[in-house]
Amino acid sequence: MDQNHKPEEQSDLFAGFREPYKSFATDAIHVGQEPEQWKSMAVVPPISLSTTFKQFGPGNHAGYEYSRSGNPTRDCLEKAVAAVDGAKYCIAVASGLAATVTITHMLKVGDGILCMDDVYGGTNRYFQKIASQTGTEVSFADFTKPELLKAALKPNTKVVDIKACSDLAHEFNKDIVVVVDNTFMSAYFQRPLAFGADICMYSATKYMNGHSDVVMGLASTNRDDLFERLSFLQNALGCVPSPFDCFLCNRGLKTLHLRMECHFKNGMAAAKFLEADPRVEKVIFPGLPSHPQHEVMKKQCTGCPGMITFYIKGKLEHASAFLSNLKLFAIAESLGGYESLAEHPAIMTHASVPENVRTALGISDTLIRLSVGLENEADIIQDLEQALAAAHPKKK
Ligand SMILES: Cc1ncc(COP(=O)(O)O)c(C=O)c1O
Ligand SMILES: N[C@@H](CC[Se]C[C@H](N)C(=O)O)C(=O)O
Repeated sequence: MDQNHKPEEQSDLFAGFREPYKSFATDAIHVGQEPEQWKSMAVVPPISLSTTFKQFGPGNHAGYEYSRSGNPTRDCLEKAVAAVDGAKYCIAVASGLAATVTITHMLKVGDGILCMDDVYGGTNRYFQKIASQTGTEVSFADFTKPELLKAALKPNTKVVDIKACSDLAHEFNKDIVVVVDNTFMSAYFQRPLAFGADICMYSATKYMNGHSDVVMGLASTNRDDLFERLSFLQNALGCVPSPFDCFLCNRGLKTLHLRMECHFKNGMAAAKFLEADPRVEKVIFPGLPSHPQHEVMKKQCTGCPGMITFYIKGKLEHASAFLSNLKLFAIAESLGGYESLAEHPAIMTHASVPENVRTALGISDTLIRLSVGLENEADIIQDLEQALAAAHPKKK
């Protein structure tokens, strides 16, 4: 944590949130990493680049046959992620979207997906432009209001996308597979499987790896039947990550708990600063009491990540001026890395969402998204302050 961070402030920050999951850090650091599994007794899992593995005789092998089907470095990562998700199993795939695609391949023609309306733009694009063209019925609803979810459930609904609705979905039909995209929360702040979800998936490109140097997806489950199908699809579709990326993500996971706590601290400081600023119209940060799901978050999560959206006063030109004048924050897509990033969702990450849907979701010209990183808190605030001043210069 920040050197200037006092323990009392730390406990205030987490007041009312769930307790961290027991032995989270120990599991992230040790599960699946046992040196005894290697002849060399390597403490850090080696990067196993071999694409193929020698067999004692045809079909008689030491657990690996071909690297798409199974890889020792990937195994280490999958075991560690399963442990931090409170899951029995995990599969690693080539990207977050590959995780969505792989999960969607569990469906048959005619099955339905009911998805949270406010999802990542690329998930919306995949469901609307690809999955719905190949025989899957896709609809969207606002799951923050359970009555809207209930009204939208259909007999053919097989996949929904939010944890808070697991009970409702399973009551409607126990065969519905509830999938939570836990990318923004990370395993440290939210364990969807503990709340009844069937699959917890990630774009590991974000917080789980946390260093903005790997594109990867993960999906965890406790259900034997779902794991059997997912691992079949992992091999049969072939969207696998490279061993080198598995090594990096496995390494990133070891500091997830430390990173998330600092993201929360810095995010809260930035959100409070923005909320008090007259040049800002509105701040959306679930760690603040002003957020409509603040109480739900405290009940279900162990903390809040560093993702903030806010509306700057004015028009597109003010949002553009703010973004162009940032010095510490880079204008870039993506999130969850150690470095602070800022972006304009309507022009960047959510450009693929149809304009009328963007308008309905409030993704307007003045909406700005921040991924608050791990830099010093004072430097982050100073950068926001000077960029707001540049966007709204004082009249002389
Ligand atoms: C919430 C969320 N889910 C899924 C994805 C897709 O992940 P990836 O870029 O790793 O394919 C992203 C970002 O791209 C995301 O932000
Ligand atoms: N999930 C990331 C990635 C953003 Se969009 C990437 C690309 N332009 C696309 O359209 O697929 C985020 O920043 O939210």
